[in-house]
Amino acid sequence: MTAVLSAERLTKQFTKDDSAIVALRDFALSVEEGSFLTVLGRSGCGKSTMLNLLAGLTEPTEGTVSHRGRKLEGPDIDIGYLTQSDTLMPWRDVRRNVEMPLEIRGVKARERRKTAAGLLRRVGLEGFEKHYPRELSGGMRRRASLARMLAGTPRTLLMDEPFGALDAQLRTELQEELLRLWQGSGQTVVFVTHDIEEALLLGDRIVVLGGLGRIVADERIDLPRPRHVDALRVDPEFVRLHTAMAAALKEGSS
Ligand SMILES: Nc1ncnc2c1ncn2[C@@H]1O[C@H](COP(=O)(O)OP(=O)(O)OP(=O)(O)O)[C@@H](O)[C@H]1O
Repeated sequence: MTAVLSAERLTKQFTKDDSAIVALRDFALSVEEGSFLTVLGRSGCGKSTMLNLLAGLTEPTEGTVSHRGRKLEGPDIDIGYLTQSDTLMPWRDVRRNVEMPLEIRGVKARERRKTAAGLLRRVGLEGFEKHYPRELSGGMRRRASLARMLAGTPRTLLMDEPFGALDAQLRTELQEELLRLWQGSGQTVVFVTHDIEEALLLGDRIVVLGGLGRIVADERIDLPRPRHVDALRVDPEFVRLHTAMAAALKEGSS
């Protein structure tokens, strides 16, 4: 296995009103190149803290993160991060937000426009190119952020509950679109979710976090692709994994 992203002995401690809050303790993870890893965990177990560290956005109190064999010292253009909070630039319209990573890479205007138009179509935002973020719904802003992250074609994608706020139909469409874009791309994905079904539908490995980022389950998902929810729900392997992950989540929170 070639690990593209790895965390060793990661601890993150915050200080609030003179008291220490440990969000993650002695966390270790190794993510295989080209794989789709889903991370499941209850609210507050340290998932966003973990992603912030893997993205190089925050510094660990102890331990190291390595990306493509190099110690991560800060944000890296090869790591795309879709955070839970809205990071679209309010003064740029949707198209220019999506074009931003291409601008940073020095891509010519015509090429940028073409790539942005294609991605906006894929996330269902065709016709909204000239809208500003304040003129979009929360779900639309989420999709614009997704298109912007994909525009940069980062080799590693970190996603923090990207589809949580979307309606069920849109969620299914975007899950399928994400898989289409990922398959054959060679990109590595770390996808955080609360939803067991979503984790099993998307990933080829699932990790369940308990309190302080303790790994309580780590399993391969060997379900054939393409996966369809209706067929999966009656698949014995899916049912087994679903039951095991639900038990792991319960164990992790006790
Ligand atoms: N900047 C901060 N300062 C103080 N405490 C923090 C900070 N960021 C996170 N924490 C604490 O660390 C713990 C883990 O938070 P984190 O956001 O990583 O959880 P999470 O699993 O992503 O939760 P959710 O699923 O609700 O987003 C929580 O107890 C939280 O209060």
